[in-house]
Amino acid sequence: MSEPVREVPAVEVRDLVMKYGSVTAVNGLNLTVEPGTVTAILGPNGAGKTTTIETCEGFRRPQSGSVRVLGLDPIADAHQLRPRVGVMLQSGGAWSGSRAYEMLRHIASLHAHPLDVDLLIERLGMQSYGRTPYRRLSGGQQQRLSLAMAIVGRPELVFLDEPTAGLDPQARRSTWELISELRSSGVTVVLTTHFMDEAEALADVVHIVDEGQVIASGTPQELAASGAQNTVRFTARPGIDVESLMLALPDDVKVDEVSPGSYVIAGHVDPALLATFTAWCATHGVLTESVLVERQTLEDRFLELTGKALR
Ligand SMILES: Nc1ncnc2c1ncn2[C@@H]1O[C@H](COP(=O)(O)OP(=O)(O)OP(=O)(O)O)[C@@H](O)[C@H]1O
Repeated sequence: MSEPVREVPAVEVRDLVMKYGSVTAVNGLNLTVEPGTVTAILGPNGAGKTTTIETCEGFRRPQSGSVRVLGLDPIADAHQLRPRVGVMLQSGGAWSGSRAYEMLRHIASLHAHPLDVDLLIERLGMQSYGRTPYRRLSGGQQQRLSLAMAIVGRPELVFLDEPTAGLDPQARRSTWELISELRSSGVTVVLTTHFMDEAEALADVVHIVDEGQVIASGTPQELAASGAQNTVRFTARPGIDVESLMLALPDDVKVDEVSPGSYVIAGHVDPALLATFTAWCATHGVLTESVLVERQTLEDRFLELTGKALR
């Protein structure tokens, strides 16, 4: 019997090390991006996200380790990769005197099957500044143009470095929609972001990067669920028998009276646990005044793993 053909990963980074003088920016980083997915690289400032992405884009040569993009070497095979990969840099990327329509038409002309420039400009709400020189655009407008430049060639894979940094909420939302559309049309998207909600809303897979390494990977839900336990906070009369309640609940669940009449149940919280809890209350004549189930978010997990806030 023949082996099933394994699809070439869109991006494969192995043991990447990158230094700037004595600063180690990337410290043995491993990352695989499956084709057709949206992958978010999430990390605090200085974690090594941009350096990693720039190495994948072929702007930096790996000092140690290896990088493959669509199965190719980003530097040696740059010529082959250029028409297949779109790149949105964190800043700039356009000539200061050029205008959005000009830039996009120029890039489109270099590709075999580009997107329709007028439609793209309209889709990104860029009509009002499509003929303004790049240097006179606001930061957010430049950002939109960079995104348009990354995708106008209809790439198989796009790298977006902080695609919504500095955008107003409406522009951010329409960028999200565009990224979802790219994914629906089969484009692989690799983005870096500081925004937890962005990773949660868009990404199939999130890699949390800290100090130059991937320290956790998974779907946003898996990452949130893999961390500290969830809690149920409730209030009731002070001094209820927490030992008895704990005996009724699964072994790994803890119950504390954190202040008189205020209780916390910590553990794996699921509907069965809540049912057992309320049944115990009924049997013991305990009337709860408020019950609040707190689920851990990706943000909680991130803080727990890195000890850092994102900004
Ligand atoms: N050109 C450079 N010269 C010297 N050090 C650099 C250079 N670029 C980045 N660094 C350092 O390398 C480390 C990683 O930087 P990098 O920009 O890759 O991180 P990042 O995760 O993208 O950060 P941010 O979220 O702030 O953009 C940081 O300590 C940074 O100061």
